[in-house]
Amino acid sequence: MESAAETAEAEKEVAAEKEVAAAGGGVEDKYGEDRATEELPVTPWAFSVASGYTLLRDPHHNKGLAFTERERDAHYLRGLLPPGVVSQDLQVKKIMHNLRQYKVPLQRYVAMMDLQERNERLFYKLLIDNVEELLPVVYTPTVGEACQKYGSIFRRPQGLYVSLRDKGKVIDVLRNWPERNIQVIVVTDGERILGLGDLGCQGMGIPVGKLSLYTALGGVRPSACLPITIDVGTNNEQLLNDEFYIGLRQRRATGEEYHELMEEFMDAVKQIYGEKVLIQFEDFANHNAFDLLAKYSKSHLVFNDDIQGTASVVLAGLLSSLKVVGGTLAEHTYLFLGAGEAGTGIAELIALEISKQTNAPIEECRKKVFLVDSKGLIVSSRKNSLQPFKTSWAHEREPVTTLLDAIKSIRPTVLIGTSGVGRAFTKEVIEAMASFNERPVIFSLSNPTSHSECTAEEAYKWTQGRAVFASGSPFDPVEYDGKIRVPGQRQTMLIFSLDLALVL
Ligand SMILES: NC(=O)C1=CN([C@@H]2O[C@H](COP(=O)(O)OP(=O)(O)OC[C@H]3O[C@@H](n4cnc5c(N)ncnc54)[C@H](OP(=O)(O)O)[C@@H]3O)[C@@H](O)[C@H]2O)C=CC1
Ligand SMILES: CC(=O)C(=O)O
Ligand SMILES: [Mg+2]
Repeated sequence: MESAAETAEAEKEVAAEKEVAAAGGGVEDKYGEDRATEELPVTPWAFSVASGYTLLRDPHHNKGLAFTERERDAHYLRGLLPPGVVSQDLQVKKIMHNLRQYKVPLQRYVAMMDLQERNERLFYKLLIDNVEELLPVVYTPTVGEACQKYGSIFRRPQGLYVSLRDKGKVIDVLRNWPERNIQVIVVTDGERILGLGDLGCQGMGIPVGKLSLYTALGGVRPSACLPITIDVGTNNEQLLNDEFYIGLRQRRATGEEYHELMEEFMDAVKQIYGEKVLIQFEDFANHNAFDLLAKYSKSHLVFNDDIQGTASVVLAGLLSSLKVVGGTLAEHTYLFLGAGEAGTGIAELIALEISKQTNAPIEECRKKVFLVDSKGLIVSSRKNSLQPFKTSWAHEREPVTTLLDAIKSIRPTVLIGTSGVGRAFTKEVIEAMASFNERPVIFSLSNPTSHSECTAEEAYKWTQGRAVFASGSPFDPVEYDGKIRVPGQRQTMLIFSLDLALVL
């Protein structure tokens, strides 16, 4: 029997350990995911409870050196760890120190992925505590390079791969995923990865990265998130000839073959995870993206981040910009370079909002918005050859082939880049915007950084510091004329976190 003094001593130890765990815990265990590491009775013979050696290799429950003395006893960890107990805060400090030693961004990415596969709690604590520094590592721009080199850096598989080979048994593939209580799926077919084009199966970095933002910024528990890549082949010759390529080595399936696989996948998702699972389409090429969204919004809870997420975040950015440049949404004129998912998605939401604010018919409101694609300004004389999602933007105007000429003829107050074409906002383009706007609004949204239509520095320098600038990938603050200007980042991740503040 324990004496009263021993009992009091044991209680003190439990309280102290709870304090250490709380202080170093960071991420609140709202969903009871941490239960394997709490003082619940552990049955070492039970198959489903990770303990001992297995627990240290279970990323969902592993805490590494942060396991307390009591946890080490309770979970058969004695001897499997060096004796030192290190708080989670100290673990974060050490890893940040190590990450900062890497000069190559991709090395940081690989180190972050290793951590996610080793100690998920620490990964999210690190990400949440150092969000500004680490977002460019787990997401754009570094994730773009990671996808390009995914075959070479691939260590442990992340997410779920559904390929053409699985036709007829997609449901069995989904059943192989260990979690059942899924709330969000981010799915890509890898055909338009950021502005980098077709990266086939290697696009997996995108759903994995986006879902880590769902958790870090939106608070969705990691086990409720499922990243999926649909592999229907790739038309990227370089990948097809790359010995390290990890996907199907064939050209992309199209038409019926493609849609049959998508249909089977969408049915299987609903069957296994129910009606309420959110399916986020990400980085599909526009010839599939609009159709998939239209088709499945009737039967599933779907969201296309590139069309809808971008539109919401950019509209929020524009509303914030108005506080600086003045006027209402309806009093501005908008010109886009790029008339795909992002461009037409944003354009439509601007028109809808103007219509809501002014009670004018949407067709009238669309006349405030102009789009340039790879063939020039979208005008009515091109109507017969336009893709369906562009036709409502075909205004009665003379054809114009270059962006500069479109700017001169339309005199927009807002210029938005959604073309995926790096440095398309040349000095002449930005100077033209600055020649008739006191505060030109310039959003250069294409990702990754190398595909941004201009840099923050260029936008400020070529407008003598007058531009109201935001980008898709982050840029460092710029000093111009003795003043520090902090560019905004218009990223759809802000939609997940519902943090729509524009930093000006
Ligand atoms: N910041 C953010 O949150 C987001 C950023 N993006 C970025 O936006 C970019 C575009 O994405 P998305 O809209 O989905 O892609 P799409 O492929 O759907 O659209 C690209 C558009 O750019 C046009 N384009 C291509 N080259 C040129 C050129 N040389 N001159 C003029 N127009 C050109 C295309 O013209 P055509 O139609 O004639 O082929 C097309 O209209 C990507 O870089 C992506 O990373 C996307 C979503 C969110
Ligand atoms: C941010 C994003 O979704 C994209 O660039 O595709
Ligand atoms: Mg995207």
